[in-house]
This record gives sequence, C-alpha cells and structure tokens, in this order.
Amino acid sequence: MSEQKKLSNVNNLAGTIEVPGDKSISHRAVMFGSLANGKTVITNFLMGADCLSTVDCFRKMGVSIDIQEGTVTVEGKGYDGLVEPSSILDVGNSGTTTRLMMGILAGSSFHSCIIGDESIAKRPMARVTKPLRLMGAKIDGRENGQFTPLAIRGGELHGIKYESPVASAQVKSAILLAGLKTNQEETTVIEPHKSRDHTERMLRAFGVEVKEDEISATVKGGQSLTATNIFVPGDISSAAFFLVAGAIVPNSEIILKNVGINPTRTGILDVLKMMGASIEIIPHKEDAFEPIADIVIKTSSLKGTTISGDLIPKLIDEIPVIALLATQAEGETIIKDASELKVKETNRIDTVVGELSKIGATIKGTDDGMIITGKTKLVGNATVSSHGDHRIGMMLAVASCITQDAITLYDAKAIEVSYPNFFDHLALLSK
Ligand SMILES: O=C(O)C1=C[C@@H](OP(=O)(O)O)[C@@H](O)[C@H](O)C1
Ligand SMILES: C=C(OP(=O)(O)O)C(=O)O
Repeated sequence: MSEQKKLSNVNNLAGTIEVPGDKSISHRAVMFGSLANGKTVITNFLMGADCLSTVDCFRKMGVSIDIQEGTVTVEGKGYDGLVEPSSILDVGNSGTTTRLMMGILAGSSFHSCIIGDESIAKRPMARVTKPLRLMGAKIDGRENGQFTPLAIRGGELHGIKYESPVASAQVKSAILLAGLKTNQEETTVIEPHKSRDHTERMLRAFGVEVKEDEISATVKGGQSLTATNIFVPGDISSAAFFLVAGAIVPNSEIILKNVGINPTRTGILDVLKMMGASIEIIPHKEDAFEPIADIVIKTSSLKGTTISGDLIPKLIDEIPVIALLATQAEGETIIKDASELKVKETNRIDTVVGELSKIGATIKGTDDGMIITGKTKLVGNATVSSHGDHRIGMMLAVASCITQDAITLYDAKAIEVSYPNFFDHLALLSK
C-alpha cells in the first residue's frame, strides 16, 4: 500500500472553496474535441489522474492536446482523423475512459488494445461489448470480452435500438458515440432510469442533433462534430464531500462556488434536503450548456431517510459519503436499488461498510445497498484504507474531521484520481 496519512478531528470548517472541474464533463470535452473538426479550448479542466488517462489515450491516436494550467487545447481532425495507436491504450483507473472510448473505437476502422489497472480489470465490460458487437464491432477480451485487456477492430456499424439493463451513462454514451458512425441509421438507447446526460448536452454543443425523452436518447449516424469551447463546471461529486463535512462538523459554514447542478446529478442535494440539512443553492443566471450554482452549507441537525429508485443514478458516486452523513442523522437511513455500487472502483457496499464499521458506525450491508443507524459517535483510533478507491479515501478523510481520536488512512494517494487538491481544501477550511 502506498502513502498513509494521520488525520485528526477539526474544531470547525469555514470558508469558501471552488472544487475542481467535473470529471464526467472533462473526459467528454477531450474526447469530443478529439472527434471534432477544429480547435476546442477547455477551461477549468480537471487535472485528475482519470482525465489525464483520457488525454494520454487520445494523444496516442494522433490528436494534438496541449495542457497549460487547467486549460486544455485539443486540435481535432474529425472522427476519421484518429489514427491507429502504435501502443496499448492505458486507461489507468478510469471506467469512463474505458467505456466511452470503446464506443469511439468501435466506430474507428483500425485495431486497438485497452488495458487498465487492477481495479479496471475487475469491472464489467460486457455491458458495452454486447451492444457494440450488435452494431457490428469486433471486440475480443478476457473471458470473451467481459473484462480488460480488450482488443477492438471497428468499422462500418449498424444502428440499434438497445434496451440497457442498467442505468449507466457510460453504456449509453458508448452506444451513442458508436451510433455516429452508422450510415444515416438511427441508434437509440433506452434505460431503466435516466442516467446523467452530459453526453447528450455536449454533443449538441458540438453541433450534433440528439433526440431525448425521459429514458431514451437517439442519434442519427453520419453527423460530424464541430469544435467549440467548453467551460467545465465544478464537480458536484467532489463538492459532495464538503457538503457532508459542512453538515456534520460542528459550528461550520462552507461556501462552494461554481458547482455544476445538472438535474441528473443533484441527488445529493435532494438527500441533504430530505435529511433536514441547512443548505442554500444560489443558481447562476447565465448558464452555458450545463447549469451552475453556488452552494452554502451549515452545520445541521439531521434525520434518517430512504434513498432508492430514480434517485440512485443521480447520486451513485456520492453514496459512500452519504453513508457517513447518515451516521450523524437520527434514526435509520436505508439505501436500496444500488447494486451498481458493487462494480465501481471497489465493491463500495463492502468497502463503505467495512471501513465505517472500524470507526464505530452502526452500518450493515444489504444485497443492493446498506442500512445505517444514527446518530453515532465515531471513535477513530483505527487504521482505515481507501482500498485504492478515491471516493472511499475522501469519505474517510471527512469522517476523520469528527472522530474522537485520530485515524490513519492508507492509500490516500488514490484521491488524486478525481480531486488532486482535496487535502489543501480541507486544510484551508479547518484553519
Ligand atoms: O458517464 C460518466 O461520466 C459516469 C457515469 C457513472 O458510471 P455508470 O455509467 O457506470 O453508472 C459514474 O459512476 C461515473 O463516475 C462517471
Ligand atoms: C465510478 C467512478 O468513476 P469511473 O467509472 O470513471 O471509474 C467514480 O468516479 O466514482
């Protein structure tokens, strides 16, 4: 295990921060800029390890990508301008890079190989391999294309109408991106619940027509992307750690500036309200293609709630820190319909329950979620681990703000995947 950090409780958290750019939007901006004709300038790009993996992969496919202090300039030569990579495309720890790029590679008539880290090797890829094969792509991989390493040879594709068994923006996006490479045919993805719609919004910003309803999205093949400039809003999934910290640490008030509040991502705000948190959302007037707000959170008196159904895809990455929030709420919080947690960077039901139990939480895993009973005093005096999962690492660092005794966090380095300056922000607010 790499780096360990000793973390002690804090008296209060106060001040203003701007969380880094949204991870989902940063990935897409580099990818779509690479597929577009012309120069795309991306500002407030997330310089996290996952998005840098995306940059690295597209550079290997011949795209010129320049990075200067959070501004990324992509010189796209069109979808057909991508060239066969001469080495393996390494996605690191990033599921988004893997799955969206599979869709793009399915529409590219060359050979390519994808590998990633140990965590990526365990994550299910059949959910993407299957529809892309139906469209005509040749994909091979470990256990018949279920896992990385993967080898892809794309080419002429057919449109499909695909009913995805999971609500997953990664699956939806992969299919829509491949769908751009059919000969004028329509490709539709239907989901059990609506997943985040950043792909649909950003494709439109790049001049592509996308039809959408409550649970489906459709593109017609043959459309090309035209370069545009993209401002990346702050990541609500990163803001979530400080929203929870502000609510559970005594005498706190945190202002979070420029947070993306796309309605397919704001489940954490709904949950904070349902639990009685003292939260104010101040939307910005002029929105680009994604809405933005400043958010103020104060120490709150919280009550348990039930989180399920349509709400789950709107907060899937926030569940680890919501579990921590629930330890500080009176009564029971039930999280269900969230079996997707098992196939993230770690099995997040097991890692959340295991690590929070070590510091005194009353929490039990279920087949599709967890049940937390509060309010409990978190004791600390324990060694906990991120298990290489950035969101588990940050959740535990927030927990340490209220533990009675210090905790030691192993593998804190994983946090660089999505929030490289997380500990700087924590230090700034606890001064
Ligand atoms: O499309 C995206 O950018 C993402 C979609 C979600 O995954 P799924 O598509 O697997 O639900 C989310 O958990 C991930 O962090 C980012
Ligand atoms: C699940 C996540 O990301 P990805 O799927 O891109 O690895 C996440 O950031 O929590």
